Amino acid sequence: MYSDYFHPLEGFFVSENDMVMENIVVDIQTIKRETQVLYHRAGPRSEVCFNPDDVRAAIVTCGRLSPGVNTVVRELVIGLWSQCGVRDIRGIRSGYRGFYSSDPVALTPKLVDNWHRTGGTVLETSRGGFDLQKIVDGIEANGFNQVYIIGGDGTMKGAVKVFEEVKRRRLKVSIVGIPNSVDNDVGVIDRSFGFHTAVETAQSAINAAHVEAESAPNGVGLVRLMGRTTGHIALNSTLGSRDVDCCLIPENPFYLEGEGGLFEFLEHRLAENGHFVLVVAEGAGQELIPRRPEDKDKRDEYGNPVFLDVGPWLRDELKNWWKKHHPNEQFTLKYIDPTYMIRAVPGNAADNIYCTLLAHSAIHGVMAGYTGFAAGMINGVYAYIPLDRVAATQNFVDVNDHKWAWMTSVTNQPDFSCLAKSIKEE
Ligand SMILES: Nc1ncnc2c1ncn2[C@@H]1O[C@H](COP(=O)(O)OP(=O)(O)OP(=O)(O)O)[C@@H](O)[C@H]1O
Ligand SMILES: O=P(O)(O)OC[C@H]1O[C@](O)(CO)[C@@H](O)[C@@H]1O
Repeated sequence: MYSDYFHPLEGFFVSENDMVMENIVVDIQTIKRETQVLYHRAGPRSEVCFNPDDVRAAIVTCGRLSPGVNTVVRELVIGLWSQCGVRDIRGIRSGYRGFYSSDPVALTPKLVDNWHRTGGTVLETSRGGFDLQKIVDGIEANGFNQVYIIGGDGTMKGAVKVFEEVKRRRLKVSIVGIPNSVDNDVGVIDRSFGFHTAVETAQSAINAAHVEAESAPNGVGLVRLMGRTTGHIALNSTLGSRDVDCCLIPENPFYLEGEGGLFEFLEHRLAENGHFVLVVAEGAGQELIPRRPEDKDKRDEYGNPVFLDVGPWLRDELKNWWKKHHPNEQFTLKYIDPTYMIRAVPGNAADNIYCTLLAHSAIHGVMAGYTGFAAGMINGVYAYIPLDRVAATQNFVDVNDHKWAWMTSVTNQPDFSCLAKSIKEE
């Protein structure tokens, strides 16, 4: 128990760790080693900081959804309450703007008991609304001294700014991030929670595509999966399924026509097997889809690039190509886009365990007096990582590593290397 101890936050980091935190700057590998050190150092110190009677904790969910968000909130509440004896825990509604636009909700173990069974976020989330001064004013006005922030890379960037502002105002408030992204695109950490659930849920879409494709002469099943900048869901879903003939992701540019292209491979596979299952991540092929010049650098209201829908485009390209080259042969293409069905589900067992451990890891770090860190797993170790390091990096699929090689050996798909070569030469 964290009882009978004085208030911890004399500084922002406890002195012996200041040095360690300051030294973590070089590269991800260094971070990986150093953060493990940090974690182990935090262990023995975790009984010396917050007095539970002094804690007023806030929990907020920002950015897009991910399976398991509610589990993290539930476990934060139950962990703080049952393990640490904290009784003042508040939920912030609708993301960052909730710090200044609505009253916090009192959270108790009884209230959150069933939350892990629900997809989405009970606390609600919204994008935008990041008004730094108003947010920190809200933290101050409510007397929060522990703030748990759950969200993706944008959320973590916001958390860094909140942390800096809290520090500037010399407030004794711990800021901790728990990164999530269904796409698994948050850098440094081994994986984001919700990702395994997404991969598992995608299996039913791939199975359906396979059944439909197998049940028709020259049948094609096309599944579009999430992943704007990274293809982790598509890659892992392909590996998990084994029924996929080709997987297209943003990190591996592809082309349609000519030798070594997608159409040639499709033709070959249909002749060989009579059916073809294609998985495409939504960020793949963006450079191939016709786009008006004025739309080229278009950004949404949050500054993200606007993506064109690769699914219907690819469906039409495949159909038109077949019609042109095989006018008298049957062809059936079924297109499946399970996007929100994959994201809007509760975490599966593996993710729920992960969410629980992340929440507890965050609590232990905060109760021990750490701040400005994210809780995440690195090389299988639960670590405390400086927030700005997590916010500054992205996790892409490495097409030179064994997982990609394994996938291409399972599917035997083209490596589109002519294109890769010509891009390199440019
Ligand atoms: N650079 C930034 N600085 C401060 N706040 C930011 C920044 N980027 C995003 N935010 C804020 O963080 C919140 C969530 O960000 P965003 O909408 O980009 O989602 P996310 O957390 O990246 O999740 P996902 O990757 O699933 O979309 C928004 O309220 C946004 O205002
Ligand atoms: O339609 P929304 O809510 O903007 O979310 C779509 C995006 O969210 C993500 O799933 C990330 O959470 C992306 O893969 C996808 O592009």
